[in-house]
Amino acid sequence: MKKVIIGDRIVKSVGEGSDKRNILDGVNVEIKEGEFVAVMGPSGSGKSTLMLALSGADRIDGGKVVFNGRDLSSVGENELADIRRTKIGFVFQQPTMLRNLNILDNIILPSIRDNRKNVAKITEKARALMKRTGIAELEKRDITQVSGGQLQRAGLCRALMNSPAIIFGDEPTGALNSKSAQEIMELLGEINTDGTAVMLVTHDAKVAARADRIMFMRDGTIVSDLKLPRYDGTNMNGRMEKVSVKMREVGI
Ligand SMILES: Nc1ncnc2c1ncn2[C@@H]1O[C@H](COP(=O)(O)OP(=O)(O)OP(=O)(O)O)[C@@H](O)[C@H]1O
Repeated sequence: MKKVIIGDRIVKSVGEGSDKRNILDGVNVEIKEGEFVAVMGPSGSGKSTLMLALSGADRIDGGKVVFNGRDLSSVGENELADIRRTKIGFVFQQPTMLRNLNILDNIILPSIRDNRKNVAKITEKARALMKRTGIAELEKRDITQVSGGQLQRAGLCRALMNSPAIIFGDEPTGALNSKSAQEIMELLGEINTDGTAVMLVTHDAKVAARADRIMFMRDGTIVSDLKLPRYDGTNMNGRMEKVSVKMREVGI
């Protein structure tokens, strides 16, 4: 299967002189088209840093990241920003949205910035996504007038506006109650089934258990990899048990 992202001996360092240290220390990663990958590891092990490196949001200090066949280190700032805007979706624990815009306008804003001519088409797509994620009736609401789960759905709509090849999520369910978290995971699962690769950073075994593969990090390296059968809606308890056993094994 085609690879969406290849990370080859990625090094990211911080600090200067004798304080310099590698927070990513030669990480190798491959994410295939349509794959669902989770990243787990203790706090400070480098999960978010890895996500930022793979998504081209952060420059790396060694190795390379290849996205859809393009080596990101050879890509200029403008093209890199373009790839991030049009090929990659992000969802974070708390979606950053503008307070003076309603939900619909927040969803369409990044796409309109790129393409002012097609506002009608962009709005149509946003409405279709809002319908799909169950927030169609909230388009005129202010971002302070919706629940955390509804706001996260809006964040998901915004991430999907450009039909990205991959969605990166950093604890996307971390601030939600368990029902909303489950609903967001179901939506991410559907999006993945439709062919979008998903990479989630999470501390939650239940979230990770939905993945095809879990990478376990420690001190800036991947120390273990757990493959699970493709999720078909069954045996969640068995999957979670496998994740928990592995977490204990790698000391999380
Ligand atoms: N800009 C920076 N300058 C210095 N140190 C940094 C910087 N960014 C991250 N770090 C350090 O790099 C390490 C990895 O951070 P990172 O946020 O990737 O960890 P994480 O596994 O995502 O943690 P958490 O689970 O707590 O979110 C940590 O020790 C962190 O303090």
